This record gives sequence, C-alpha cells and structure tokens, in this order.
Amino acid sequence: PESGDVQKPVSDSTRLDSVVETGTLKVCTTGDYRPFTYLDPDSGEWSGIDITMAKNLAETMGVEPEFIQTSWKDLMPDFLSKCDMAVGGVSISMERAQQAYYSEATLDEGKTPITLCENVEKYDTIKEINQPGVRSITPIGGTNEKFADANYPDGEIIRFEDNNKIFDEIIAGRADVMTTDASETRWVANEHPELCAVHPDKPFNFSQKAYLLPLGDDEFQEYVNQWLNMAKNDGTLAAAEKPWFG
Ligand SMILES: O=C(O)C(=O)C[C@]1(C(=O)O)C=C[C@@H](O)C=C1
Repeated sequence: PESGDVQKPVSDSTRLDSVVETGTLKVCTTGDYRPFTYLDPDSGEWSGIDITMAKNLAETMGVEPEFIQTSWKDLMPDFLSKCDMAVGGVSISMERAQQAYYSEATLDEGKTPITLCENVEKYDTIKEINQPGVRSITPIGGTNEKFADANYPDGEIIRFEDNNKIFDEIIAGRADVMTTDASETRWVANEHPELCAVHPDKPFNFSQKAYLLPLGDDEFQEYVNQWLNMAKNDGTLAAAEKPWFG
C-alpha cells in the first residue's frame, strides 16, 4: 500500500464492525449451567464465569452485551440466526465446528460421573454405569446426551429438560448417576453435600470449553482470541472463575 493509505481488512464484512456500529454484542447462552451461565429466575440477573467474560469482552469493544437465552437443543440455530457469539460452558465438538468458528479454549475438561456419595464406588467406570437397571440422567441436546447414547446403550437413559433441577433427581432417588463435565461435578458436589464427584481429576474423556463465533469471520475470531490471550494472562479469566471455583 502507498504510505498514508489505510490498510483495508481482507474481508469486507466482519462482525467486529457491525457490533461496534450497533453498540451491542449479542450473546446466546442457556442460563442453566453453573458455574458458566446462569439466569436467576427471580431477579432476571445473569451470572457465571462466561457471563462475566462476555461483559468484559463487550467492554473492550465499547459496547453493551445483550444476553439472549437459548437451550442446548437450539444452541446452534439460535446462535446462527440471532447472535454474534455463544458462551456458557460450550464444549468444542466437531459437529458444531462445521457451522461455526471456535475461540481458543478457555478450559480443559472431560466427562465424569456424579452420584450419591454412598454410590461413588458403584459408578466409577463406564462398564459399571452401562448396565441394565442403572439409570443415567442427562440434559437434552448437548454433549452429555451424546456421551450417554454412545457409552450407555445397555443402561437406562433418562432425558431431562430442566438442567437447573436435574441434580435433585439423583438426590430424590429418581436417577442413579449423571455423567457430565468435571467442572460441573465439582461445583454441584460443593453445593449439595449428598452428591459426590467421581474422579473429576481423571475424567472418562478429554474435551474443552470455548466460545462459538461466526464461521469464516477471521477478523472477529482474531479479535476474540487476542482478548482471550490477554484475559488469561492478566488475571481477568482467573477473577471471573474465582467466585465459582474458589
Ligand atoms: O453441549 C455442551 O457443550 C455442554 O457443555 C452442555 C452440557 C452437555 O454437555 O450436555 C454440559 C453440562 C450441563 O449439564 C448441560 C449441558
């Protein structure tokens, strides 16, 4: 370029521009998955690690975040039609990666069981859980349901709508075990003394949390990754996690 020329971005349309122009960062999130995303039904307040992070990202762009509630089942269609990004404990899956970019990972994870403390030894392998009569409970539409379908064909799978109340089903004896993200098992076990996380340090598989971004928008992805790298190194991410993970 000639000196004095403003360097033009490679693509002529990026979400970075439209977000700044409209003054709003539209963020799809389920609001049902603590410690990452929670919508308080009484106060209408959003909280969670990824809510705090999205607010911080919006601040760096000089815009306001608008949280748009979705469900795990409708996460992808809602994200594609209504939002600039989707956050809230979203696992990286290759299926989703066909329709969206992901940011760099925010957390390493894996699926592990959570059950009544007295049953921790009963359900510590996939083989033990994949037995006739063992009732695995799972939320609908996310990676937990996929994991249960793939690994527990011989067990009983209970599909449950309300992820905020799902752990009460185990406490009440209507389900035996749930296999979910290790971070969630830690948080839930902390909240409910009856429930124990089964080997959260040695989960059954490996997965990662990240933010969903528009497919093909390299500039927006680059911006979010730059911000995320800073947030990981300057204490922003740690500060967002602290109230939840201690
Ligand atoms: O689908 C995802 O990416 C999620 O992390 C959501 C998911 C799931 O895997 O089903 C994870 C934990 C919650 O209990 C509810 C839903």
